[in-house]
Amino acid sequence: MTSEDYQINQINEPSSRVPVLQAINISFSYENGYRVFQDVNLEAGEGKFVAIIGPSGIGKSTFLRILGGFLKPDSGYVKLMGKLVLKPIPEIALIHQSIVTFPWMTALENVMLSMKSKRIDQKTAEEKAREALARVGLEGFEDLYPKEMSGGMRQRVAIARAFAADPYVFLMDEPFAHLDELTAEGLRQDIYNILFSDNTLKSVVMVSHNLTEVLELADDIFILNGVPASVVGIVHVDMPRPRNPKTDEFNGYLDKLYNYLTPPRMKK
Ligand SMILES: Nc1ncnc2c1ncn2[C@@H]1O[C@H](COP(=O)(O)OP(=O)(O)OP(=O)(O)O)[C@@H](O)[C@H]1O
Repeated sequence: MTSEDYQINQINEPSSRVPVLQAINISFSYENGYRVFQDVNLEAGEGKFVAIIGPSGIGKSTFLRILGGFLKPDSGYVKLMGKLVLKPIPEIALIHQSIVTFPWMTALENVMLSMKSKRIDQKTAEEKAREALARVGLEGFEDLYPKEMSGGMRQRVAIARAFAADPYVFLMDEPFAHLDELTAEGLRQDIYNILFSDNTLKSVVMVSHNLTEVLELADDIFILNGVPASVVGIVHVDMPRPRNPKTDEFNGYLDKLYNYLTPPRMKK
């Protein structure tokens, strides 16, 4: 581990600032007894794009669901700005791997859906939805139905829908996985600016198996490995954006991530 990495145990040390999202000593087993995590710690600071990587099946999606309050850990807890997260809350938005838009609704109606449970009048809801669509680059496309949109546009609608609920944190599970490579590249180039274009969104946690994508986007990368999984490394990425994957520096980071991932580590 080099000076660019955090020491894993530093995450438990007292800090004067409260992190936006924090997972503390999370252990979790599925009902069938399969123990997925042992004492996992993760921290997402203000303005930070955090990525979680790890071998296939290690528990990345499961961890994101724990962070969002959708699954309850056996021990440990999740905190949003110092407060316990005990169930799904509007302040934490989960964007799924598969792009979820309702085919019978326009882009605008799909986004307005996220405000249905809030007591917002129709006019304000529509204004907010239009703003959210503009933020993701879909101004002028409000009346299109999903079948009239590309996969990339549909994913932008899903992101706009999450924005319209005014969350503090986005949890994104492989957000580019179901897009063709060109579309994924376009969205990848835009996403950082879309997410942090104003300071309403405080942190992003993304799960991905694509190490290049992770290095293009993330400030901090948490590497899960082992059975049960724990955090085997935290890499802080100190490269200006936009990042060029064709540089030696970028490749140096890639090598570092590969070293943490291979071979998958087994715990006794
Ligand atoms: N409902 C469930 N009951 C029991 N085991 C489960 C359940 N859901 C997932 N698992 C198991 O838990 C482990 C972690 O799954 P998870 O989907 O979180 O991994 P992942 O790292 O996101 O995988 P991938 O990279 O392939 O998407 C896997 O071994 C999976 O088979």
